[in-house]
Amino acid sequence: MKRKAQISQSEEPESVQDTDIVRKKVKPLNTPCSESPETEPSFIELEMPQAQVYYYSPIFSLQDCTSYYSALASLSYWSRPIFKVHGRTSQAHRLTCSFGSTADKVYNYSGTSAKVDSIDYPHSIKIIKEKIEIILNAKFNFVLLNWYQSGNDYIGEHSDSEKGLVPQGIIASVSFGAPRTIIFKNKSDKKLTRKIVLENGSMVIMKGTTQRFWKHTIPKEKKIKDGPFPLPFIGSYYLIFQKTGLLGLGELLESLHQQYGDIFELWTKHRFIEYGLIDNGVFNNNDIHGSWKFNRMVFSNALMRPKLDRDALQWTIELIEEMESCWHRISIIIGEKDLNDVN
Ligand SMILES: O=C(O)CCC(=O)C(=O)O
Ligand SMILES: [Fe+2]
Repeated sequence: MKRKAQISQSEEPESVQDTDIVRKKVKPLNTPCSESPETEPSFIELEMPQAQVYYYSPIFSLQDCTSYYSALASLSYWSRPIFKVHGRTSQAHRLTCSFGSTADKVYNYSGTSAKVDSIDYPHSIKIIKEKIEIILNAKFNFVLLNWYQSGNDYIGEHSDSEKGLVPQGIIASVSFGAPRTIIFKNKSDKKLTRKIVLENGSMVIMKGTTQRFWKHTIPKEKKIKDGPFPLPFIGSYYLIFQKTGLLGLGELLESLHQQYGDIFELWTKHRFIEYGLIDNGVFNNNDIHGSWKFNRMVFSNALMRPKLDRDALQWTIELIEEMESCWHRISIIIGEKDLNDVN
C-alpha cells in the first residue's frame, strides 16, 4: 500500500472557528478556479470539536492516481527516518522523502526532522501541488511523502508539529494506493475519536486548532491488501512484441532484449492499458471487481507452497528427460537420413 502525504505551509493563517459541526456535505472552501472549471470536489467536514478537518473524496481520476502512484514509487529519495526519543533510536515503519521550495525548509516531528531532499519538485508532485493549490486557494511550499508499503507500515499517534509551519495553517494530505484508515483522537477526552478511510486519490485537510487539541494516526492494518500485487511477467521478447507490437513497448523490449537476451522478466505494479492488455483479471491483478485479494490469495497459495517447488523440480526433470529422449530419437532419424543422402 502506498500513499503520499502533503504537509505544507500556507501563506496566510486561517481563522479559528470553534463550532461543533455535524458531519455534513459542505461547499468547497473556495470557489473553484476558472483555470480548472471541472474541479468541483465534494468534501465533508468531520464533526470534531476544536478542530477543522475536511475529507475530500477522490480529487484525481483513477488513471491519474495510478500514474502518480508509480511516479512517486520510483523516486530515488525514499528512506526510513530514524527517531531519537529519550536517547533511544528507532527506525520508522514507513519510507519518507521531502521536497521544499527552498533548501532551508525543515519539518521537525517526533524526534526526527524531515529535511528537504531536493528543491526541485518532481513533475508528479508539481502537478498534484498545483491541483490542490487551485482547490484550496492556498500556496504550499513543503511536502513530506509517506510510503506505507504494507499494512504493517504505520504512523503512530501524533500531532503535526507546527514549529516551522505557519501556525494553524493548512495541512493537506493526499493519498494514493490502497485505502488506509486515519484515526483522530482528542487529546483531553481519550474516548472521543473519529475515523475516516482515505481512498485512492482522496485528500484530508487539517487546519486551525486541529493539531492543538487532536492527535492523528494511520494504524497498522494487518488484514490489509498491500496494494496491487507486483507480478513478474515472465515472457519471451518475441511473444510479447508480436502480441502487442506497440511503439514504445517495442523500444523498451528491444533495449531489454539487448541487455538480457531472449528471456527476461518485466516487473510491473501497473495496469498495462497503454500496451493494449486490458485492465481486468488476474493477469493485471486489478481490483476493479474487488477480486484482487482473492487473486493474491490464489497466487500466494499456489506459488509459495513448498510442494509446488518440489513438484516443479520433478516436472522439469521429467520434461528434460522426455525432451532429451525425443532429441535422441530425432538425431537417430536425421542421422540415418543424412547417411542415406550421403550414400
Ligand atoms: O499519511 C498520512 O496521511 C498522514 C501522515 C502524517 O500524519 C504525517 O506525516 O504527519
Ligand atoms: Fe501527521
